[in-house]
Amino acid sequence: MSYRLTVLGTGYLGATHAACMAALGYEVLGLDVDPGKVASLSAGELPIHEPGLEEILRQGLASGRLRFTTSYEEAAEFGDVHFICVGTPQKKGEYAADVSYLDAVVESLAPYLNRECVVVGKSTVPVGTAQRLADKLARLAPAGELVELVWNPEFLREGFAVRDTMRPDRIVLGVVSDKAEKVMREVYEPMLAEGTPVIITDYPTSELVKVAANAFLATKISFINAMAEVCEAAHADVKDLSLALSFDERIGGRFLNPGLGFGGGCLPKDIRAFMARAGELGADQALTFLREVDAINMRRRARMVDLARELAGGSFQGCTVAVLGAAFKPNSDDIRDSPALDVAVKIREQGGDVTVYDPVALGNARKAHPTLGFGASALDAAKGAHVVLLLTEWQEFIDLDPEELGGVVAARKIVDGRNALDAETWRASGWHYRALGRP
Ligand SMILES: NC(=O)c1ccc[n+]([C@@H]2O[C@H](COP(=O)([O-])OP(=O)(O)OC[C@H]3O[C@@H](n4cnc5c(N)ncnc54)[C@H](O)[C@@H]3O)[C@@H](O)[C@H]2O)c1
Ligand SMILES: O=c1ccn([C@@H]2O[C@H](COP(=O)(O)OP(=O)(O)O[C@H]3O[C@H](CO)[C@@H](O)[C@H](O)[C@H]3O)[C@@H](O)[C@H]2O)c(=O)[nH]1
Repeated sequence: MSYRLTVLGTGYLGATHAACMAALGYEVLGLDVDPGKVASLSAGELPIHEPGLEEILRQGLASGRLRFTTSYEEAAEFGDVHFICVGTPQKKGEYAADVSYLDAVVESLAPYLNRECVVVGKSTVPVGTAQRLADKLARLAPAGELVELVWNPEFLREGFAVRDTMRPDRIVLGVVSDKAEKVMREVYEPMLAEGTPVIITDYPTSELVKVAANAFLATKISFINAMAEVCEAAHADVKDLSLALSFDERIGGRFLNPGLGFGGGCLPKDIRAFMARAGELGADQALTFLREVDAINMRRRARMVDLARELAGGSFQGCTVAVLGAAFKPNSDDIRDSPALDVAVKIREQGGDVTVYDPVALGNARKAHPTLGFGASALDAAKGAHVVLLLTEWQEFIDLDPEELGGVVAARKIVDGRNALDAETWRASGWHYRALGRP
């Protein structure tokens, strides 16, 4: 059977999911409470930067299979399967996740659900949320038990979102009935046909898989960054150390890149929400190590500021600093909890004259931090700089010519915050090259 799908919340996750599902041949209606977002998506203009997504958005619109709306009534009438993709940000001043957007979706959608359908939660949530929302759905939906909730966490990475959605490495389904499982297996049939592993489990396990995965990834990054701290103290080289570790297949080289650490709209807030939830459940001791993971991560940002100040001669007063990178990682315009911008702001606060450049995140950065300076290109941002900081490893920064950059700066001093450059090449061009965790 071909189901009609809705995607509720069309941000980084939802816009990707909607366009990819339309690309698989489904009729899809995306819904967002932000009318500007709906207008822009309807016009084929992606409000975010995500490689390959705008093309499939446009193909979906042209095929007539993909539309966008702000109307929950229309969504309820249209959909057989409703995917919830709204945000679960960190609460202000707390570690816990704000799940109020999920409640708002259920409260807006449920009163119109008067026939059989499946509601699928994809947002990252504290364990226990799915059962609570299922109870709420049962209370509010006129169709009652004909409406079923499934929990289906999402593991896509920004920058690879289309690929990860079309070819996920696993599909996790928290279900309470065979009927809902059957519907989900049919919806994901194109992926399952390619051999994607599927894990059928209960709500709490499915919710936990997601935060456990992010906790593991964050821990791996902080592990190598803890090694970087020790390398700094011992005059050893964390890049060589990481490479040597990577050949042990039990360890592997992925997520073992030392540097400025993790940011973004997921890893930082997810480990904090996980700790908060474990605390509520009386299992806080189990996750105390995540406090250290978080602390190691934040220390990398402080260390970067210290290293930059050292190169600036001990003070940022009267010092011009070029910051290359604003996005939390390359191939994204997402600046949520961006380590690069965090460092830029701290240096500005300490009196530095900071100019930031990023290939796609400048608009977002300027909006969030109007007091920072912004350049039109890497060379423009570096004009007259006493120190250059590479904080997001965009390919165009890795490809920079040390001679050309050297021609515009006031001093050839660079800190490679992502261990992305070839130290020898830069030193050969007369640059004072420093990197986190390396001599
Ligand atoms: N961004 C990722 O790479 C990613 C990957 C996996 C999981 N997740 C999880 O997915 C969820 C969404 O993340 P995101 O990065 O897409 O967030 P986002 O902020 O980019 O998008 C959320 C969208 O929901 C909309 N919205 C808010 N309230 C709404 C409502 N009541 N009804 C309809 N729409 C509403 C917002 O306007 C926004 O467009 C989070 O729980 C996140 O942890 C994100
Ligand atoms: O070896 C590494 C790998 C990553 N990072 C940093 O870690 C952060 C997160 O990177 P990544 O995980 O690639 O980005 P996200 O798009 O936030 O994806 C994560 O968060 C998503 C939302 O939950 C999950 O779906 C993904 O599986 C999970 O990888 C970025 O700041 C990276 O610069 C490092 O410092 N070193």
